[in-house]
Amino acid sequence: MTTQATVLVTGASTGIGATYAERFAQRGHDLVLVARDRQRLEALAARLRHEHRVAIDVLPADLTLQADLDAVEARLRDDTRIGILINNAGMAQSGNFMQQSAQDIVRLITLNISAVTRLAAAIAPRLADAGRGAIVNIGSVVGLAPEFRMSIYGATKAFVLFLSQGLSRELEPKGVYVQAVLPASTRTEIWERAGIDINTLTEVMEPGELVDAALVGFDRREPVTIPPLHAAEHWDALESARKALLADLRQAHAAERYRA
Ligand SMILES: NC(=O)C1=CN([C@@H]2O[C@H](COP(=O)(O)OP(=O)(O)OC[C@H]3O[C@@H](n4cnc5c(N)ncnc54)[C@H](OP(=O)(O)O)[C@@H]3O)[C@@H](O)[C@H]2O)C=CC1
Ligand SMILES: N[C@@H](C=O)C(=O)O
Repeated sequence: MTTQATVLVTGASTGIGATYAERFAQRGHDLVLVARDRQRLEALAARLRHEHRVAIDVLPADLTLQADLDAVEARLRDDTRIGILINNAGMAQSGNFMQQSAQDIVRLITLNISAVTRLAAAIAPRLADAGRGAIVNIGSVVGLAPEFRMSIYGATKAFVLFLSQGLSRELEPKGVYVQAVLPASTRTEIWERAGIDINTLTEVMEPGELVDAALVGFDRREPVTIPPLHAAEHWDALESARKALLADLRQAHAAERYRA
């Protein structure tokens, strides 16, 4: 039994989530693993229990289904051992906006926005009351890039970034750390699941390197961690420009350029 916080990881059956599970097990944390594929979760749990002697619960759930999401929310709300949420489960899209069916749109938004938000909302009050804990939301650089023409997926990831920055301002004073992690192309199944050939990508990061970098940001309590961004000053400049824009708003009258 560890004295460290238990970590609940969504999307833990493969890819970035499975890597987070391994890294936190290596750090001695007990785990709760959430995804739809029970068999893959059980196999990962068995290996990590054996290798790292930590307690691991498997909680199969389809986060697009109300009853399953309710169950994971309840676990986050009621299990006081859980002090870290890795809000990772997500899916991507292929094709342009007009090629997305209504079902595609609902599934993308339900998993990438509704589930992420509801799980954060489930754990946040308890962490704030305790004055400690962390919520890690996995966004994407695509959320900064309308040029990529993954308009709905990118919009869901822009939402995750904004949500994380807002929660960081609301919860950091209460002792709760909120981190947005923005990967770029990373070698996981998300591409095949979205019907995209990963071999068409020019550069791809391995999930181990991605998560190790994200955990450096986590350990530094960095609010926004962008492992593939080598020139950090670009993010700093973007944030400065955003704040300058806000400071320059004069809401009483329209700008001169808009006056007839
Ligand atoms: N790979 C990349 O290039 C990038 C990924 N990201 C983000 O990283 C996160 C992880 O993605 P990644 O590891 O690459 O993708 P994978 O497709 O490899 O893994 C996705 C994980 O989410 C789970 N999942 C998918 N749908 C559901 C669902 N309906 N309910 C519950 N769990 C579900 C899958 O498990 P199961 O099928 O068992 O349910 C799996 O464990 C996502 O949020 C993604 O947007 C961001 C930028 C780049
Ligand atoms: N998941 C990837 C796109 O499909 C990404 O976010 O880069």
